[in-house]
Amino acid sequence: MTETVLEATGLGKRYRRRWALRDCSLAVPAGRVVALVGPNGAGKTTLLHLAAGLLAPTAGTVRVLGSPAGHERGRVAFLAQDKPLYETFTVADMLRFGRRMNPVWDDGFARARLAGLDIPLDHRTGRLSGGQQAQVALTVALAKRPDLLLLDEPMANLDPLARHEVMRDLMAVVADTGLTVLLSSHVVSDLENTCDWLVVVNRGRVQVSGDIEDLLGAHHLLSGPAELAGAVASRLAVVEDDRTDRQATLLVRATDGLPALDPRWHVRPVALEELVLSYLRQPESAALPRLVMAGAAPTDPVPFP
Ligand SMILES: Nc1ncnc2c1ncn2[C@@H]1O[C@H](COP(=O)(O)OP(=O)(O)OP(=O)(O)O)[C@@H](O)[C@H]1O
Repeated sequence: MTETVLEATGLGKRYRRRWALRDCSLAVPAGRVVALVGPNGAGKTTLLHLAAGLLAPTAGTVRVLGSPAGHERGRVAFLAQDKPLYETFTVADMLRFGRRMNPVWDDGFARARLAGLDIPLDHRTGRLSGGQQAQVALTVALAKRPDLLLLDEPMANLDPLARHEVMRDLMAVVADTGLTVLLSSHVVSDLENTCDWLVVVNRGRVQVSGDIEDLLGAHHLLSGPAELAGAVASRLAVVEDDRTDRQATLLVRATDGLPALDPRWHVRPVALEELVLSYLRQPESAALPRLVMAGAAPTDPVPFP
């Protein structure tokens, strides 16, 4: 049985008259590493805060580990965008603080991890490099031994090498423990080889949610004569249609496999970044599996075709 770790149904959050997140329905299975991507102001942080139980929904529900967010039976660790380190604390102080604040705390793990990263315990966190600060904050979050780890742009301000190291270390922990990770980022290429589930948020709406391999398998880029485009659009879901007078480039979604097409079409697979960018450029397009929540009717205004 696949346990659902995070389940949102019609979830929305409004600040005054403006919706930061609206009509969000998704379900993330356990053990996944979820890439939460979207442009600035899309609603990523809002979704993470709702999942962490730090914000109350204006509409709908969000359940985490089987209970309403904030009341879950398992453990959730949330690492905020501005790293929650006290700059005057030494690294050792941060560990002591973590031990005192958390009913479950794996001090041996934290110390071993920091030693492996050559991060001295007696240094003030404010004096560490951005990469080291990110690693300390991640260590504190992981030492809580969470079932779900929520990371809001953990790699912001890190150089490419440090980003790679943080992701590699995170993946090692995931492989060891099987925890579920939901991490937001602007940099899709950082997530390409590490995440296996994609959630795209755009203008407060969830546009895409699904297994990355399935999504890449279901999408294709077709290029060919513009006069053939209409026939394709009548048979397949066209996510993006980029046309000149003579040439058309279509990103199509064919969940049940690509049907036989006119041989003048050139077909190639799509890369993750291309897929994300296409959806972001086309806010009206969506790829959301039909969600069937426990005890509820199927809810999804925009199912897979
Ligand atoms: N406390 C708040 N009060 C009013 N509006 C807010 C508040 N927090 C967020 N918003 C608004 O909600 C929308 C979504 O913001 P959110 O921070 O969730 O986006 P984001 O995708 O995390 O953006 P970024 O990538 O820039 O961090 C934005 O329009 C933002 O201005």
